[in-house]
Amino acid sequence: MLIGRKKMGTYAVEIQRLSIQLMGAIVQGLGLCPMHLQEKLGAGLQFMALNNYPQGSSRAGDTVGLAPHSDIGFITILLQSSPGLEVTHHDDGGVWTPVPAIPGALHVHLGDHLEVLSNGRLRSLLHRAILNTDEERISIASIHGAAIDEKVGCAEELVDERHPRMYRESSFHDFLDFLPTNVKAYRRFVETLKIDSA
Ligand SMILES: O=C(O)CCC(=O)C(=O)O
Ligand SMILES: [Fe+2]
Repeated sequence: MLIGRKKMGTYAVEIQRLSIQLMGAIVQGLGLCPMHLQEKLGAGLQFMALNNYPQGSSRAGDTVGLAPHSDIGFITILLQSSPGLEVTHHDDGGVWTPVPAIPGALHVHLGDHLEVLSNGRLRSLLHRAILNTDEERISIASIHGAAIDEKVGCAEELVDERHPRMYRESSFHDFLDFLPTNVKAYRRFVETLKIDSA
């Protein structure tokens, strides 16, 4: 499948617009002032991954195309050409749930920096991609976060005596520095930011 450069550009702009709307609603839902993210997201980073997976063999069972991980950033908006994306909840013992591929539907999940910003009220989502045994598969993941060197910490409004600060602040750059150290036993980046895990 060929995606024209112009179409991709339009898609990127529209998805960025959508991410700001969604983040506005999320920030409001957390009881934070909408201005809170205006500066962070307005001048923020949009990172797009265009993933192309080969067709999987039906004899091999579930072949992992992209290993389990959570995304950095606040939210990820993802479009998939066919089924393959799977998610797991933190407390269900590693059971993977497939995300249906509904034509034209966008899948949205939360990233590590939203978990930090919300001081743990929201959790980032562990997900992976399985090879589709019927066809080659394409997904476009658009990750929306703060600028590369901008430190993201817990929102002050969400820190009090009953809710002590749970995470150290970090930037996207810090995440990139962490990546090469996270090869053998995978940990969500956000786990390494927990103040009591230092
Ligand atoms: O291919 C998928 O469905 C997942 C892609 C993904 O998780 C990513 O690019 O971060
Ligand atoms: Fe991802």
